[in-house]
Amino acid sequence: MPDPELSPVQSSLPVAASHFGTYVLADAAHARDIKAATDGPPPVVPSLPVPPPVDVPAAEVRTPSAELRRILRGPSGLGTASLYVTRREEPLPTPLPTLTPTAPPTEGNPIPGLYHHPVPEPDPVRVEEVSRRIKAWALDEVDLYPEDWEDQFDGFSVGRYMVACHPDAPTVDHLMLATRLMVAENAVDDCYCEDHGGSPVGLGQRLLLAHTALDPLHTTEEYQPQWAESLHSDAPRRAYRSAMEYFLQEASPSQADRFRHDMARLHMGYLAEAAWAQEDHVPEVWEYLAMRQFNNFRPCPTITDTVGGYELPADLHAQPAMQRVIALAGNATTIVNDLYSYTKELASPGRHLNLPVVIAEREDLSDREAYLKAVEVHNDLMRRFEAEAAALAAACPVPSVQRFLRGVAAWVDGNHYWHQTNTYRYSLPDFW
Ligand SMILES: CC(C)=CCC/C(C)=C(\C)COP(=O)(O)OP(=O)(O)O
Ligand SMILES: [Mg+2]
Repeated sequence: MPDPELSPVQSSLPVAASHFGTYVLADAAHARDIKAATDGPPPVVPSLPVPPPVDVPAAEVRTPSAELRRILRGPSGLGTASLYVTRREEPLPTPLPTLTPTAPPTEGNPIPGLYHHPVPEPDPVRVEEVSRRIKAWALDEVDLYPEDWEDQFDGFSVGRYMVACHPDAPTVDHLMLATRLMVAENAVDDCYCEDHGGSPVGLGQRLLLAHTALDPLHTTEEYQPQWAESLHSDAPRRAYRSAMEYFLQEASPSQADRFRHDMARLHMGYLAEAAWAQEDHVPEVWEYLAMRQFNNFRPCPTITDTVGGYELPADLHAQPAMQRVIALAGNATTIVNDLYSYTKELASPGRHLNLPVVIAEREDLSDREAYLKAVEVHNDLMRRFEAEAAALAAACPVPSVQRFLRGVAAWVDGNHYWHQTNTYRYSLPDFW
């Protein structure tokens, strides 16, 4: 059994979850096949310390339903044995290597009082290679940005982001799947919704047509070519189309469909945000949180299995307990963005909604009080995420479930790391 004391701390799912997760991540590390050119120190594999106390009411920690137990057993009865042949191989336990991060620490301070887990510095060899490849893709394959946006592209540090969020990716090719999608998603947000020519006006049609780069149009011979041509007509669509094409080479049909569903959720969230912006309307806090559950990082952690080179089966992904864990994780990661991007958004033209701004307005609090309350909302979401993930991990000892939960937790931690250290993009308010 691997010794959790020996490996770097990254997250804190409680012990039941951690042991299963440690086994399967160790297997991934063992099985990885990194090309010689990108070989460096092995990827950092999260281990798990003893968890902090969790204050979620016991009634909210769910137990597996009869339906979940049925799915875990799998199909049974005459003639079903052959069904198992098509299952993807599940990760098996092997010893966990001891890893030593070699990159120098980066700058940036965490928000005081924000509940988070520090991560080891992402492998600098991988960061460099992903950064090199993503720039080549952006420039040579999808013609993503004009020359004068180069500083912003570099300042986004997407290579560091994705290496931090996917410590169990077996190869740089796998990391590139996530990196291209992350860049494409941000291109759509910047160019359609926000500060690079975006506007709420006409957003619905732009998003819908871009969505067909992920979820293709099936139409008649007459109209098909015009649609195919449209996918090359602007940078967001070129980026979505190409990133999805790569993703489909690795993802199973149900992983691809999961991703499309999450992207449809995201686009719906953009539309609600745009509708409020158009009317300069400040929603109730709960309404804002509902919008932000859709305008959310969710499509990023939910590809953790594809990026890790394994599959969480669709019927386990669809379980209500798993859906709740995913939603809580997505919400915590997205409120992290609201907190770290607060000063950037205050400085942008017009009123940009984020959780502190909405709390201040709707609950008649000072900017500082509202910000500190938003930190508490984040912390509550994080603790709920961890409690529910731990309960699910304990209830569902299936390697792919354990590994997926660990992958989501690693994404949450890596996302915090990136926001904290991206001082090109974000700075903290002076509230302490
Ligand atoms: C990568 C991805 C799926 C992003 C979707 C939604 C999104 C852009 C965020 C959750 C980030 O929020 P925001 O638009 O506020 O980003 P910045 O604060 O401008 O970094
Ligand atoms: Mg923001």
